[in-house]
Amino acid sequence: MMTVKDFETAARRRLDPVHADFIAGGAADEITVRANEEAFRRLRLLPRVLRGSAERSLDITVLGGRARTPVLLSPTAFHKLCDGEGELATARAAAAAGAIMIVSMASTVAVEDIAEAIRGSGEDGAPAPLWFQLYLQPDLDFTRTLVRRATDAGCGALVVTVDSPVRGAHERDLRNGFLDLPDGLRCAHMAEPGEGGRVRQIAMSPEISWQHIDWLRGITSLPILLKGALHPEDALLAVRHGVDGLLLSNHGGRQLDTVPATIELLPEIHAAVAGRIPIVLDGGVRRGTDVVKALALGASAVGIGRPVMWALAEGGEKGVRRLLELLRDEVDQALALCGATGVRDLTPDLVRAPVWPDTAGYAVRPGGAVS
Ligand SMILES: Cc1cc2nc3c(=O)[nH]c(=O)nc-3n(C[C@H](O)[C@H](O)[C@H](O)COP(=O)(O)O)c2cc1C
Ligand SMILES: CC(C)CC(=O)C(=O)O
Repeated sequence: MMTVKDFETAARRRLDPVHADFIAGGAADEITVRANEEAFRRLRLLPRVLRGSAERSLDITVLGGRARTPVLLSPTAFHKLCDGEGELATARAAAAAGAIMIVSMASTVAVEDIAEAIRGSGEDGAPAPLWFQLYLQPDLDFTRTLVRRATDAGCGALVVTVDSPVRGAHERDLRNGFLDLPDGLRCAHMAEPGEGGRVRQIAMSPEISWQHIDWLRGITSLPILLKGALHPEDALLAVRHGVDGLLLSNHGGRQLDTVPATIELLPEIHAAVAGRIPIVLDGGVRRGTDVVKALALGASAVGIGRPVMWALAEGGEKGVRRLLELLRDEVDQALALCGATGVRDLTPDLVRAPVWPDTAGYAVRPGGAVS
């Protein structure tokens, strides 16, 4: 396994085709799924020379959480579709790499068990943090219980997904009849206590509003990241509502189709929040050069979704370890070739964007977004 693409190909061979489609698929025509990767490919890096160093630091600190790599694991549901150990295998691999893992609310292993699996496993006795992703549920008592569980398990932040007032149109799943988890698998956080207890559906609720964010702000002292706000006005509102960070994400193209690629939005969102809160970006990150482009344009870290599922399907914990290692190597090499001593040296002038709408030519002005 030399590249993320290798994992994608290998996973397709191993997975039930219905599950492979669930992972790879997006909403409707999957225009945004493709746009995420294409937008990274369109950007060009313009390196500096004669100012690098023998060792480069990939360490980051974001929202008080320290990590040994700027690549974190975005929340993805149902890891047991890919590997019998599910999220336990993923978490062990993330901890070994010093990568932040965001546990999905739709995880097939409970956050307490995930936290237990990596306790004391980091090099310095402390693995990189776990964060917990939340779909705010109209049943606020239930939501409060989930927040308490994540907090008690030691999660370092809450990632609130706000791009899902209703579910995206996953047409591959509809055609395949993939509407439920296979027998024996369940969303661990949605199950009532006790064997054979009721398992709730995750409610996608159009009535969730900024008032719910205020409510959440009032019941937790954990940092809150908003995942899925794309409009600069919403980024500003997030700051005003006391949100601590943004996960700039279009859900990997799985919610509203035809929204822009996240990397295209980054400069605008970065300008809007003006350094007041950190921005993590996900969507289409497949190469170390993608990571470097996002960091140069203002992200504090980047997330990967599908690649983790593919690596888990290909080789379980070992597969995810290898994935994180190869991305680390690619980032390190790109840093060296950009003349950077670490991620802190990455600045917008290292990125060139195509001149819109003439995508054949490349601007010689620094750092601009596609405008
Ligand atoms: C199979 C799958 C399951 C996902 N599950 C969740 C989830 O439970 N919660 C959530 O906020 N986002 C979820 N996402 C979106 C990811 O967090 C992330 O935004 C997206 O996958 C990033 O794009 P990438 O797959 O191109 O890296 C899921 C994505 C995939 C592919
Ligand atoms: C269980 C789903 C809501 C997980 C999800 O967010 C997704 O499949 O994109």
